[in-house]
Amino acid sequence: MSKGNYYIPEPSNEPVLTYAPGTPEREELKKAVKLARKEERDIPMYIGGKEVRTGNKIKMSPPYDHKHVLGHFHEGDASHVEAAIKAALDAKEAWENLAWEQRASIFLKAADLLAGPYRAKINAATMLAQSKNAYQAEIDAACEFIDFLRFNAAFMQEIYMDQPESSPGIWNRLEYRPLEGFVFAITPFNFTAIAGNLPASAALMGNTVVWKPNYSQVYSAQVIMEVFKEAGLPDGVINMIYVDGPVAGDVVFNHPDFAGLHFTGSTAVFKHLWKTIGQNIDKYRSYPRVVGETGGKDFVIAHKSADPQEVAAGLIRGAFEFQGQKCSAASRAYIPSNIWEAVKKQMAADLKEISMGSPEDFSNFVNAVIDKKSFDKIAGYIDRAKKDTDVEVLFGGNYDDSVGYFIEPTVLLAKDPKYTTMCEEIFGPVLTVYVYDPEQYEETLTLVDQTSPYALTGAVFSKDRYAIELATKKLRNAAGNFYINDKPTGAVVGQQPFGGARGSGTNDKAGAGINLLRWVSARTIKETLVPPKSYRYPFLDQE
Ligand SMILES: NC(=O)c1ccc[n+]([C@@H]2O[C@H](COP(=O)([O-])OP(=O)(O)OC[C@H]3O[C@@H](n4cnc5c(N)ncnc54)[C@H](O)[C@@H]3O)[C@@H](O)[C@H]2O)c1
Ligand SMILES: N[C@@H](CCC=O)C(=O)O
Repeated sequence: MSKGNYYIPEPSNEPVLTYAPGTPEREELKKAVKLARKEERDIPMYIGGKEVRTGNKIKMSPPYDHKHVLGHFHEGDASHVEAAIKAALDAKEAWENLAWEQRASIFLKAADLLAGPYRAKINAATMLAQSKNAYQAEIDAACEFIDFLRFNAAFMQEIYMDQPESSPGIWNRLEYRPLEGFVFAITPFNFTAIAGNLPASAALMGNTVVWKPNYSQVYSAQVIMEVFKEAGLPDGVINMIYVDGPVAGDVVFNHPDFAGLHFTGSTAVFKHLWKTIGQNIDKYRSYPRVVGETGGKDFVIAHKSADPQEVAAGLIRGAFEFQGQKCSAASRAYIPSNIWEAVKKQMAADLKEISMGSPEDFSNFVNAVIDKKSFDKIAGYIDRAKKDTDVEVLFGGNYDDSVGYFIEPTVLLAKDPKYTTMCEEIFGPVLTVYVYDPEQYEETLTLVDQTSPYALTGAVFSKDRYAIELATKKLRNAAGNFYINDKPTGAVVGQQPFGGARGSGTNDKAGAGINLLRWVSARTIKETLVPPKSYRYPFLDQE
């Protein structure tokens, strides 16, 4: 059959809907939330296209209303991990031989389903299960996820089009083969888009996948599987299992066909997985691709020339949107003393206005943190700060888990720039501020660079171009995503490829071609058009 050279439609970012009063999207989302709250979902695993129910049911509840039951999911064991691997390997040959435009079309259809008929459903699921307000759900579960799917299809095409030079008489080609074996995707609770993207990006490049979501995200993960199925994803290409991490890891990391890990989550877990893979290296057919985006201790540094209102707005949104549970969240700030009083005053006014509560009430900016374990960990940091003499609780500091896991947006003022909360990832609504001497800007940049093992995101606020240039240079390795006069969160696919280095991960930039390259193994093909018929060099014949 003759074919043309096909081109993926030029992607552009999905517009963010406002959910303002009176808009149709607000009404639709409210209805979807109400409906989801009423029905008790019974969520199976998906292995080889089959729904698998084990009877070992785990309860799902909204973090902001933990007595309410959203439904149950069926937990599996090692046998389900084995079954998921087998299903992925069985589906592999047909999937990797399917024409690339057919694979792309499935994921482009999934994007359109999310943009249209599934938008309210996936946003509602993300609000209920992960406790995001409507805006935070929209930028994640709808827009970022849609963008991942559409942009990745275009990046895949760019990769395939990247071909080598050919001298006269030969034709060189690069074939971007999927990895030999299966890919294991392990995803975090905090972004529905990341959960969907990690298995989908590897599958788009022709791999088959075993996907283990975080238990706190299973509720919205199931909607992702529904969308993929409706989009026509063949059985066995993505197999979703709910199995305890170490149990799943024990089967996967001992399997000879394990070909790649696509991980997002905490640094400690990733390091543990990397070590396990390293120890098992002789068991594998190939060197597995290990991609991990992990924790952060993201900074904001203001220069003495910065506008205090802009700094305060960047800090409030950067630190407290989604309760600080973004890997990119501003969690340590360095403010020069000449603008500190003005920044503090603005933050005090903003924090007074911010309301906290259920995301079902759209007027709440801050909602609950994900679960009891996280609540206790964050409360522990706040309690210690209340006692420690090196730090003062400036704003917030209260918490209450009687109805949901609510923690007030909290600002600590550290006397010691290396106080614990300036160094460790808390993953909650806690920002620590250190006030510095405005004449010590360069020394403070060194402090920023050397304070934490992470290097994910960071921001500088300044009106002085020399100060911006200095920060950009001195903090070159302190953040994989560096922002000038902006908060350090909210990267947009296709605009700010996302990822960090040092303790923050392998920096394989989600939402970029760099990431997709990790899911292929290129084969170089050289074809000589008219092969020589003699071994002799031409000059030998001239003697
Ligand atoms: N850099 C990024 O792009 C990025 C994005 C989102 C989240 N994060 C990070 O993720 C963390 C929050 O997410 P989380 O609480 O879901 O992280 P987590 O590390 O607790 O869990 C991540 C995933 O790993 C699984 N897991 C845990 N132990 C395992 C084991 N021994 N073997 C196999 N799997 C195991 C979990 O079940 C989950 O699916 C934060 O540290 C945050 O900074 C990073
Ligand atoms: N990409 C998101 C963060 C993802 C991590 O949690 C941002 O840029 O805020």
